[in-house]
Amino acid sequence: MEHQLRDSLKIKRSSLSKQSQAKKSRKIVETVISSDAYQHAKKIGTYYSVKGEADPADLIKLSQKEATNKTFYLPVLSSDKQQGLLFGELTPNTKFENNRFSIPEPIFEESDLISGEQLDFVLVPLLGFDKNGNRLGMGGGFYDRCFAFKKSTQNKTLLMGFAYDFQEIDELTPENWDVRLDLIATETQLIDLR
Ligand SMILES: Nc1nc2c(c(=O)[nH]1)N(C=O)[C@@H](CNc1ccc(C(=O)N[C@@H](CCC(=O)O)C(=O)O)cc1)CN2
Ligand SMILES: Nc1ncnc2c1ncn2[C@@H]1O[C@H](COP(=O)(O)OP(=O)(O)OP(=O)(O)O)[C@@H](O)[C@H]1O
Repeated sequence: MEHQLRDSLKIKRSSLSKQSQAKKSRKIVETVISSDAYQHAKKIGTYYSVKGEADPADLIKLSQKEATNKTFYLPVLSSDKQQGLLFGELTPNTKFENNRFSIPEPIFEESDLISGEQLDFVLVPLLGFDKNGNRLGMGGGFYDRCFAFKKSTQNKTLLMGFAYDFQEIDELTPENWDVRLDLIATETQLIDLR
């Protein structure tokens, strides 16, 4: 069931033209910028878009122009499976290397990476989402592991799904390890579940 849903969402996502991907992504970025959660955030996790994923890259361009005191971080697969992901700071000098899923990630010593808890705000890639903030991801459980602390502690890290409208699906049945999104940005809506 979930397997079929994942496959059909992957096909939809990757069959977008480059043009409509760029146009939609720009609108989603505008939604993100309009949110107070983003405005107040200093340390921001984002991701390197692949395979037709909605692309948050313009957010960095727009923010850097305004010389705001925001710092952006990209995910790096942790060598510790339980931890899932760590984050490395994005600077003009950052070098990249493809990880085992062929997603470019910044090259860092693991000791220079930070954990998800240290971020204020994170844009989360996804295949599908529902109105309750449940997320269908790539199936690696990376974000669930990295942000599992949100289930037990009061932490200010906010998770925002960055998604195309067509990725909204009927209610997903969450598993007990799933970490819910606090917010979702699409081309036409800002969903706030806090
Ligand atoms: N751009 C981006 N970066 C990201 C994620 C993401 O979804 N998008 N992740 C979100 O978690 C993490 C990587 N997770 C991933 C999990 C599975 C696959 C994947 O392609 N799986 C293959 C089959 C599995 C395999 O090769 O072992 C597939 O689905 O075909 C890719 C990324 C961290 N970085
Ligand atoms: N906190 C956790 N501790 C241990 N295992 C976990 C945890 N969270 C998720 N997992 C494991 O990860 C696997 C994948 O989970 P799931 O299908 O929810 O991933 P996903 O959210 O779609 O993936 P991703 O975050 O990588 O996009 C599950 O089989 C689950 O057992």
